[in-house]
Amino acid sequence: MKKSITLIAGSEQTRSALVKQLKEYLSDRIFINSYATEAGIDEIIRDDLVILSSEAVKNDLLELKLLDTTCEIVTAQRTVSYDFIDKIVLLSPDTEVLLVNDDPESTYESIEILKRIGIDYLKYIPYYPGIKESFKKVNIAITPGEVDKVPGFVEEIYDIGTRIMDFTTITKILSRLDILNEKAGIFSQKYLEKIINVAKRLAKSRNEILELNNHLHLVMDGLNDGLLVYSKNGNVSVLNENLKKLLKLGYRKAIGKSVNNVIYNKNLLSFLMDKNICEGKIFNINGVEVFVNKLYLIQDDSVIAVFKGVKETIETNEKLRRELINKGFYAKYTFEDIVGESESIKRVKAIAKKLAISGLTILIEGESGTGKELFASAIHRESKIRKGPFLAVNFSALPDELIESELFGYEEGAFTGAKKGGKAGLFEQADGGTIFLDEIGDISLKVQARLLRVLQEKEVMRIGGTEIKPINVRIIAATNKDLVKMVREKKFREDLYYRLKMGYIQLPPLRERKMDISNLMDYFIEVGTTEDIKISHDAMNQLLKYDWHGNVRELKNTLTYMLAVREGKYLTLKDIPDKGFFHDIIHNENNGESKNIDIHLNEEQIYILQQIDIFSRKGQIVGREKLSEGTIGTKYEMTKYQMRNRLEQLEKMGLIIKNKGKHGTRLSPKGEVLLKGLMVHNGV
Ligand SMILES: Nc1ncnc2c1ncn2[C@@H]1O[C@H](COP(=O)(O)OP(=O)(O)OP(=O)(O)O)[C@@H](O)[C@H]1O
Repeated sequence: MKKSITLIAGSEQTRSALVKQLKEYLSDRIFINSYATEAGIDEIIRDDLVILSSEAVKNDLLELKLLDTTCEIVTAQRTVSYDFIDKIVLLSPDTEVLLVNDDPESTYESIEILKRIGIDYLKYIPYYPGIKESFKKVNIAITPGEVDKVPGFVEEIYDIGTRIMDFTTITKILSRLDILNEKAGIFSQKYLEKIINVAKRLAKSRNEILELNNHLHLVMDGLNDGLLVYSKNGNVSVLNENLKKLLKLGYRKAIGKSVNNVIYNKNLLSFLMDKNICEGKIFNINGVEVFVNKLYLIQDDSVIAVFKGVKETIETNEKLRRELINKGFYAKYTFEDIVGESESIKRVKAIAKKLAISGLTILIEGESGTGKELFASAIHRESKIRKGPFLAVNFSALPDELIESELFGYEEGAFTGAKKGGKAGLFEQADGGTIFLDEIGDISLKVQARLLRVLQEKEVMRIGGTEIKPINVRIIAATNKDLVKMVREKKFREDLYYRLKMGYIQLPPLRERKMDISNLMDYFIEVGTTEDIKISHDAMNQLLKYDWHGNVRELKNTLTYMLAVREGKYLTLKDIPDKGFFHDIIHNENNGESKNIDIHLNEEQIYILQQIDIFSRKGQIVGREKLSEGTIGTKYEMTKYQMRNRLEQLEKMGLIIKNKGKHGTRLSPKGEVLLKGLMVHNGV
């Protein structure tokens, strides 16, 4: 026999939605009657099964005595329809929305349902016709099919459709009609289908969003400008690649962080966070001058900061830097790269920083390897002309004629071999920057005179030229020689000495600040290897015993050696090089003989000294015959008579001791010191 059921809803809209839902699960064998109370009911409702859309409808019917309570009655539990759920799940967390329904109960119930099914991250504001309480006027509304009740100020309406009967209600109905078993399969399949469809739609929208996002990023990264978007409390939501480069953020995450975690420039920070500043400004960010503009997005209370032309500026800067690096015109080190916690180095650093800003000409004195070049570079980087070039010239490496032409340049035809069109000297090239004159004690009196002119007049004239060019170059000079002694001996011009020594820095030798050794070792390990290498106590104690006459450079060389020969992750005693490696041992053996032997040898003389050294070490007797034989086939080939002359010269210089007979010729202590020094300097 055909069964019959009756469904009663409050409104016509709900009635039709629930009938539609029932028809999905019930076959034609079941006849469905339906009513809406708003249209009025004039007969007592009785049927095989009566379904009421809500408790409110039930109460109405009972009050009007229109319900036969002896029949089977199911009062529906309602939920939101999955068909519309994806519309709202993409709203961002904390979005304020008006939840609009026809009366207070159904409004609060809808909010509860949405929260229960997981959409609990929105800020719901209840709204229904005739609401008495005050409510916030936001421009988004969600309504379960009550679009006509949404107030006029709302701009975006999400209609999630009339609430339908939930899973348990449908099961109850099927069971009361005795068709649950028969319909269970199709029922769960339909439910699943709906959920899968929602998931599919969500995945599609997610993909679309991701695509859009990628596209947006491409556009943002392709811009010439740097872009930063942040909320009024400083939370970053967009920071494009250009800006990342400018801020040197590397792989650090910026999105979601606070602005002050990505921008350290205090002026820029206060510019960004101060609502009262509207006009754009120029900032110097990591050495790059950039114009920054702000735009307020009133809609979502956030700010867009545009860093104008960043990409182009960074590219030009990088190109310039590359060119400078290629030419060696770039100051590599800053004060941060100068390691040392000893009082003496800290004091020198503090003075150097002050002198850096002063713009004065500076003379740096210090033994070889104490970091004179390092300081010169750091001073330049700290100075007001840090953006200008930094040129380092080492006089000890250049012959006198070359020094002149390199420093001051020359005009075409100034001398044989002079380039066509002439050449700008280093002073001209360093214009607007710093020139570092290393080993200033090595320049001839002639070059000293020319240099003095540059210092006094602040202008240069090329060799063979007539035109005088004004130049604006800061000079930092360095020496490991005793310039005062040289002035006394008339080897260095007194006027030049005082011109150079406007600012003065004396670098302490490493043996006077041994507490820095450990920090320096750690630093060199850190920059020298990516591995986690430690140094044993014994080894460190041993290293602290040395006098380090080659200073930091010698320490660095020693560490490089130890890293090369080490076996594990520990540098140990056995990794420390043999005595011969160290400068100080030579000094000790030499009984404190002059710390700098001022002798210049040619290649041939050095070769002879080396040969004598090699033979003596093997315990062989060295004479002029043996030495001349040894030169056969080398570029120093010479007869024994020629060799005798050379040996006589070396003897006069006090570098060898010539003995007759079984002792033969050997190096003097001075010769040994000189040779070892040369070998250490050449990295042998
Ligand atoms: N305090 C320091 N911290 C880190 N590295 C240092 C320090 N001092 C010196 N060095 C390193 O030691 C080496 C020698 O330094 P630098 O060339 O500046 O010495 P120098 O006094 O100019 O030597 P020379 O007189 O022989 O030219 C460099 O590799 C430098 O980087």
